Amino acid sequence: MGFADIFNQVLPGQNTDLKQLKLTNQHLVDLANQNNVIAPENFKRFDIKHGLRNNNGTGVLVGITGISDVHGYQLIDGEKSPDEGRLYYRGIDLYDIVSKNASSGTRLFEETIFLLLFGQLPNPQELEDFNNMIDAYRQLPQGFTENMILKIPSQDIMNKLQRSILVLYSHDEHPDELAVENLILQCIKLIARVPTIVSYGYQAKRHYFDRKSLFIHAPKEGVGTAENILHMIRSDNQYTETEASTLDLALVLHADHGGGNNSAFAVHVVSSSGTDTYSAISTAVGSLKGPKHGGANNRVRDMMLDLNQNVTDIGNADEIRAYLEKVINKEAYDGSGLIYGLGHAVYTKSDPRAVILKEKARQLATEKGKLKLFSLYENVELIGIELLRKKKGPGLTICANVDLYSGLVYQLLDIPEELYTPLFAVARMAGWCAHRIEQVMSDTKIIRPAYVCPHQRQKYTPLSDRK
Ligand SMILES: CC(=O)SCCNC(=O)CCNC(=O)[C@H](O)C(C)(C)COP(=O)(O)OP(=O)(O)OC[C@H]1O[C@@H](n2cnc3c(N)ncnc32)[C@H](O)[C@@H]1OP(=O)(O)O
Ligand SMILES: O=C([O-])CC(=O)C(=O)O
Repeated sequence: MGFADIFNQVLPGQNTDLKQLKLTNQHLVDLANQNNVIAPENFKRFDIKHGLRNNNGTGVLVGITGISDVHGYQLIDGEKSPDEGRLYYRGIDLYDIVSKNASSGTRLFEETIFLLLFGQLPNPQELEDFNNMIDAYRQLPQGFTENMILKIPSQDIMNKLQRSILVLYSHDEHPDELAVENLILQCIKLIARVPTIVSYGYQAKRHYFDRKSLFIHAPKEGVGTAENILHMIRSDNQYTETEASTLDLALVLHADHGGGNNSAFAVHVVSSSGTDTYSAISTAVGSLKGPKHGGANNRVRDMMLDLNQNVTDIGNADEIRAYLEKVINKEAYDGSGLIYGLGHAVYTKSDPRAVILKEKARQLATEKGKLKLFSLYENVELIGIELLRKKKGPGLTICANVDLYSGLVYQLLDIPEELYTPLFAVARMAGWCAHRIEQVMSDTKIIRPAYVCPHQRQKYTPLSDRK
């Protein structure tokens, strides 16, 4: 079989069975295995800061940001010493933001967006003007829902969102203009429209892939992002105050996480080339979708379902331990060896968002008589941490991350699982946009680290001389 035959077999591949694909392309798979795998010892040999981490496990310092600060450990004599996690938005402790907001109703998220974008809390007039501005931009451009969302539906709403953001470039009269007034407008429009795109993307998925009735509810004026999402995703538009305030809280908790997290860093890297806002923000969506980043909230849910099928009683700690041991040994769930929802690149003893979401989940589970489900998650947290410490050594201090309990909170609010990661994106739009504006306004140096090439040089062989 020639290369063209092989290649043609790949092209129509939409429904191609992966094993079959591998068999028919074995030659290419062999070549890829032979020439594309960097031997792990090379990272040590060339003193590579693998994953941009220093030898003591801390992140390599590559930038400055005033937007938020993630505290997960202390440095004592150059060594990483575990500490309780803290997250600060523009210097304000997240614990304070979520506990001292008595008058914000279900629009604390909008207040948080203002804080992240403009560096200070809005006064009442500023907040009212800002809320009005967001309300005015929630509608999608003329024809966008029909042409972009309904005509080309996707099983995956993150994929739909990423493509939609790129298409919004064509609806902008000044897409490449980098003046700050234009960046702000682009960002506010994106922040306002993404909840609508995600909600309609969900409705389209439900209709075209799950064969359910199609509901396209126009956004509601005078209410915030959380209420709008519940209004647009529910067939009957109905939601309770508790549901709206809990979703609002979840959006606040997910709004930003410093400059080094994979998606925000992607925004900094891509923006540093001088490209447009839509390119930079859609890149971040692609990053967040990954299961080691925001996509972990969906993997947690899947893993729990898989666990459920592999134990006789989800309340039995011994069975949970046996299942998680298999997960770590790559013998169960997705074979990655990862217990999703545990571990973090910065946090050690605790992730403040997981602490808050866990309590919220416990409260909702108690109200709804679902404490057994809550206990399953708590057992996965406690037993998973114990097993990972046993495997990696007691030097590893690890905790539940934001993605362990967020999905459970959404499940208890009757929010469908297809929306877990997209809701993370709705919230993180605030942070991405703030990082985009900060990067363009303060740093003109293109980000360009170095890679070493371990291969020996070789001569070009003319085609006629190749076997
Ligand atoms: C919004 C967010 O992005 S939060 C993170 C969401 N992601 C997940 O929940 C996926 C599961 N967790 C993980 O994969 C990791 O903990 C990450 C990607 C979040 C962080 O990874 P790292 O920065 O490499 O963490 P860290 O340096 O503390 O890891 C130490 C070791 O423990 C392993 N480890 C960490 N967490 C886990 C986990 N949940 N399951 C299995 N092994 C783990 C790492 O792979 C690493 O192993 P290695 O030394 O053999 O390479
Ligand atoms: O900071 C990170 O590495 C991951 C992240 O975005 C988060 O935890 O919210």
